[in-house]
Amino acid sequence: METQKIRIEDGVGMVLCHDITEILPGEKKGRAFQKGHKICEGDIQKLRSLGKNHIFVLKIEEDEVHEDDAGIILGNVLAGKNVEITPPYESRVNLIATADGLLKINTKALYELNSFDDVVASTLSNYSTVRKGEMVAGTKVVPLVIKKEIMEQVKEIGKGAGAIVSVLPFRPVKVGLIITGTEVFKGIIKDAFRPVLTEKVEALGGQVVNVEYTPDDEERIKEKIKENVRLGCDIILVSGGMSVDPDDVTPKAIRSVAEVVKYGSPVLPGAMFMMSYIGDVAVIGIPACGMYTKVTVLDLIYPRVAAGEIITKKDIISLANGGLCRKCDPCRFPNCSFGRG
Ligand SMILES: Nc1nc2c(c(=O)[nH]1)N[C@H]1C(S)=C(S)[C@@H](COP(=O)(O)OP(=O)(O)OC[C@H]3O[C@@H](n4cnc5c(N)ncnc54)[C@H](O)[C@@H]3O)O[C@H]1N2
Ligand code: MOO
Repeated sequence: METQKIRIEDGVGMVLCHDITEILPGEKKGRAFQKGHKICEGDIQKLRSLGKNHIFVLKIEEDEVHEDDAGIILGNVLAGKNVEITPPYESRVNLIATADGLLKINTKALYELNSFDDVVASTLSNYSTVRKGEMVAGTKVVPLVIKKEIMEQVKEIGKGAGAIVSVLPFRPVKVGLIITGTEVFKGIIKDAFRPVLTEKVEALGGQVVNVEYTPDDEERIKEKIKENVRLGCDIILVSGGMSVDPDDVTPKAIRSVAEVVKYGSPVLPGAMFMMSYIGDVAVIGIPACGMYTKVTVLDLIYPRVAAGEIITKKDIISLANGGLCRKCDPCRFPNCSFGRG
């Protein structure tokens, strides 16, 4: 990169290394050309009208890339499914979701890109729920020009990683609810779980197709889980009876028919949560906090299941960092640190 003073007519294709100000007395004083601007044929007349005969430019060498071109390369490397890029401004390119869904970040590749001194790529938290039109990531380079070789390495990382920033649309899942609790079953208390769970399912485009009530009876809970599988449910949510009282038989019932990924989650609230599968049907045991607390571990895991992710034990363990709810009043989730480790 070399700085030169040149005549403006020789400047086409070169990069301004200072702002050029336009002053119209009584009307405006502002920037007509910005530092970093690549001069095109059409700019020459305007520069003349501003009284410029010479300008300082950066000559882009053969082995260098202009910041805006580098921004576009970065944007394309980062953008995966359901993500589009904006035009560059001062090399900054934004990634915009083109669908509602779950933001999926290849964090390993993201950190690799950021390990180049002159490269910046930043995203919303992995597994955030995002809306169509929302900015999910931004990227830029630090200098006005950057070595081609670095951008080649950036492209290589992209090739190896596949998608780095993607949005997985929520599936139109069929959900079965099993509300356990003898006191609820007998009508001694009114069910408060069904409306809460139905709202969470419908908010992400799913549908509650079956609701069953059972007493705290292992055998009956087990039968209802199997029935929901037969009905073709993608997800079965089983509420209540998840703790340590003698009547809390839900974990045993789930364990008798499903493959348990993890009982107990490092999320507060949500400690007594259970994640399990019968084939590819997710069977999720939800402790009573899922009903009386605005957000719990369910709000971190359910969107991922709805987007088609298979939850592993490692996924649950990883929730520990950020798994503690601050219990703000009013609740600010998802605009807080809960689940954003
Ligand atoms: N000794 C211990 N006790 C508790 C522990 C513990 O570790 N040691 N953990 C606590 C945590 S954390 C949670 S969360 C709850 C888990 O509760 P359960 O899932 O076992 O819930 P239940 O015992 O069935 O019910 C608790 C409470 O909520 C009412 N309930 C349940 N379902 C409904 C419904 N569908 N509609 C309305 N109300 C419902 C139920 O009647 C009870 O009053 O355990 C802590 N205890
Ligand atoms: O599971 Mo309780 O599951 O932390 O409030």
